[in-house]
Amino acid sequence: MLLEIKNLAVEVSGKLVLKDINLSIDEGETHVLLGPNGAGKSTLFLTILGFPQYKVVKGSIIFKGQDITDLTTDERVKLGIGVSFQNPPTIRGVSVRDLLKLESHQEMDEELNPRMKELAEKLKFSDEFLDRDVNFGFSGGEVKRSEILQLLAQMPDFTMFDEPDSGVDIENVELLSAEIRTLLDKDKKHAQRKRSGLLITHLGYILNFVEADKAHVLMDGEIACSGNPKEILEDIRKDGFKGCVQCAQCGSGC
Ligand SMILES: Nc1ncnc2c1ncn2[C@@H]1O[C@H](COP(=O)(O)OP(=O)(O)OP(=O)(O)O)[C@@H](O)[C@H]1O
Repeated sequence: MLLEIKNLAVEVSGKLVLKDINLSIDEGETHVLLGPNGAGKSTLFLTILGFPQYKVVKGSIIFKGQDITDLTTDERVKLGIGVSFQNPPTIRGVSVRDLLKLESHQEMDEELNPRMKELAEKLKFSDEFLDRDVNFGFSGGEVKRSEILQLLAQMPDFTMFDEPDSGVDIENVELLSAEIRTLLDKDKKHAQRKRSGLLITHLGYILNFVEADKAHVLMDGEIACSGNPKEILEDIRKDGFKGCVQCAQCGSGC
């Protein structure tokens, strides 16, 4: 198992946001996290990434067989965990180009390597754009494309995507999806996939381009049900999230 979350409870600013999360993601698998606003989806991501304000009060996070619950964010990133944020911070004084060099382990005085140059062009970033401060004055679509470009520099073994399709036009969703597929080894045969991921989506539009193996519905800090992504989305479209509460209360037989 690549990632195992066991009985995880998390407090943020003294509030218990995640209550008892159990989740396992195998090598080569892509899972989806669904759930109403405020259920705790982003909190789960930031806890996996090890942000200090997300306090684990119970349970553990195991990655590649190692207990990472007490590791720093930096240590987790080095182990191969990456994230594309919903609203990433602006970094004044640091250009996209410099951040890409840092993430792809290049020296600052070197030219950006040809692979990254090619990827930047593919994601529609001009040479001048790469000299802009990270996320400063970027449009919504530019922020999302820049997040994916940075992940391509890192090529993490496990990547979390927080609503990669929100606020993105159809052409950009297609462009981003192609690179998300690369990050998740989607263009390889199932048995040959090594990279894994967890995607937050509200409307499920991205799943038309990036297929997922399993979906989980997070409700009020707990996973209410798990199963086939298309079926679960269809159920939510028909009955809303209340159907997931019933599913959690009496199992799939009700
Ligand atoms: N730093 C914080 N301080 C106080 N409360 C917080 C903090 N971060 C998250 N919360 C609370 O935790 C709950 C879960 O928030 P979270 O952002 O994880 O939900 P979400 O499922 O990602 O929601 P959405 O779908 O709206 O993005 C919310 O009630 C939120 O207000």
